[in-house]
Amino acid sequence: MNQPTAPAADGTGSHEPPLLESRGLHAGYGPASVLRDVEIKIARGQVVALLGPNGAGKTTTVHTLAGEIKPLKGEVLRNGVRDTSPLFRRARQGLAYVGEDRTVFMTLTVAENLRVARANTDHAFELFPELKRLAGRRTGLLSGGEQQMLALARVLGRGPSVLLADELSLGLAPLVVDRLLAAVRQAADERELGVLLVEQHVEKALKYADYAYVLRRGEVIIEGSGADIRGRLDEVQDSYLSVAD
Ligand SMILES: Nc1ncnc2c1ncn2[C@@H]1O[C@H](COP(=O)(O)OP(=O)(O)OP(=O)(O)O)[C@@H](O)[C@H]1O
Repeated sequence: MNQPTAPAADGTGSHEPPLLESRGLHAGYGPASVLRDVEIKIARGQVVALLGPNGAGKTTTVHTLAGEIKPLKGEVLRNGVRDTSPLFRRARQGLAYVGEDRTVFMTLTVAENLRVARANTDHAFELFPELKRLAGRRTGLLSGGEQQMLALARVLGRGPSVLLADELSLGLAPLVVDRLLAAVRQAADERELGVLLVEQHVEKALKYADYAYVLRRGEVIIEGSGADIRGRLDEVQDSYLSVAD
């Protein structure tokens, strides 16, 4: 569907720089790099899937884009400008992260959880109407899926410009996975959120993504529009096999 640059709002064909981008990125946990020359772009209103087998470097990519890991080589750019700031500063400037760990306070109610996160409750309930009827319920009594919806609602309710979502659907039922991904898609379409989606559910991720990258051993080996990659599923599945070769 979309290339990873946003079309100009005025439709003149000019382009704005991506919200978040890596260029020639090498990064890892010591002197040896896990990532090799990773180039990823996330544009306004775009859902970008980051796929690949275990150990391919997806989380390392997310942490480097978030500012938690410093690049060994290459750079991360926000809105076309090189960014070397740490995560807390990027977070203040609209970068949001959500992972499998479901950051919610179990003893607080749903509404209290949204309030302490300084999330806009109306906006959060717009994306997740099912949470509205649970507003007064203690979070510890919610299902795992509802807790993850709340974790995502806390983050999206703050109106970030970019969301890095690392396996937010891990261990959840297929219907819940669809629900979470649909909400992310809705935020991208209605709020111009740019999203990087690390997902183990390849076909589901491709259903919601505009663009996708497949990482293998720290390198992008396949990329293309969601529709393009959906048509190359065999190739993607092969990349998940024989990683140890
Ligand atoms: N804290 C760390 N210290 C050293 N090596 C690490 C660390 N975290 C990850 N690695 C290594 O970096 C490589 C990439 O890991 P990463 O977690 O980025 O992959 P991934 O694609 O997210 O995998 P998964 O799908 O299993 O979460 C792996 O070889 C992993 O063992």
